[in-house]
Amino acid sequence: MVETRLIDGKAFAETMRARLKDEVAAFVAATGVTPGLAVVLVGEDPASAVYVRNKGKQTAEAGMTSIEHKLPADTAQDDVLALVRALNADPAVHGILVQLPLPAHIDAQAVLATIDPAKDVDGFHVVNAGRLAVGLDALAPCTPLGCVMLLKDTLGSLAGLEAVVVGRSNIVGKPLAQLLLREDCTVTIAHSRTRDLPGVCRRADILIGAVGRPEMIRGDWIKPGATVIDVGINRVAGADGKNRLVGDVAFNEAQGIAGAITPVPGGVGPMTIACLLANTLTAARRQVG
Ligand SMILES: Nc1nc2c(c(=O)[nH]1)N[C@@H](CN(C=O)c1ccc(C(=O)N[C@@H](CCC(=O)O)C(=O)O)cc1)CN2
Ligand SMILES: [Mg+2]
Repeated sequence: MVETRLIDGKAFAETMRARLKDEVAAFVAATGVTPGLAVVLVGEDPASAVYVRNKGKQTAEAGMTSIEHKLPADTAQDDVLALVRALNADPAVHGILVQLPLPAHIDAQAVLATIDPAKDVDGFHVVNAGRLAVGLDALAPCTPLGCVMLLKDTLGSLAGLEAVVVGRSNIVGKPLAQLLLREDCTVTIAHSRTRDLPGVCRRADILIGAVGRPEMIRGDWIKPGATVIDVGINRVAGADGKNRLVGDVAFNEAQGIAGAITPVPGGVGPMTIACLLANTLTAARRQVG
């Protein structure tokens, strides 16, 4: 039985946002330019609306300009593309983010491909994905960046550690694997078709759940002492009939086995927006510098 340490992403993100606020103030004083982040929301997905509201609020709190574009769910793809092109051309906008998921009639890849890679603060454009993969400076996706920051804060150097990422999405699994490679981890990406998934997970010094399946990763899949990062945010009905949030890892079962674990909520989630603010300042520095 090991004592499982809780990784407090909420507190880490708060500290990071306070530091960013000072860095933004110094940038504004030095350049006379206020970094601007434009967020595009298409449709009325309630969770997306909350994330967009929080992004706007935290952008303003950090001393940057928040520009929100809320479009109806039936907006034509061409109109979304036209808005993105206008934001690309707007010198007051240093970062552009299109909230995902988009309504089904819109080709998300076409929209992401239209964002100027220099303003792509989500790091989803193929130019940024490619730059990350070949080891060039890139705007990297926010959730994976947040995971690596929490890991380095918990473990120090990650070099030589065996990392297993469960999930192969473009927004978390694949870029996270690239970032962990940069830290000299030995990286495995596992997924729904992986043979003996529990056995693969048991090899991990660092185990990351990013599949979007509530509590799929069980306690006995975790190597004793491993550091567990739970990216899942799943809404499930509780015994009282109310919805509650759970991760991709069976949190209670991990107690006494994992060396450290992120909770859901309060783990990786808050890091996503803190890293978005950091990417926006980075993008502004590159455009203004
Ligand atoms: N364009 C993007 N779309 C989406 C991204 C993204 O990074 N870029 N990620 C997710 C949603 N997301 C930000 O957009 C996000 C998700 C969760 C949180 C967060 O703070 N979660 C809290 C719980 C909040 C809740 O009650 O739902 C936590 O984990 O503590 C922030 C941002 C998909 N779309
Ligand atoms: Mg689609």
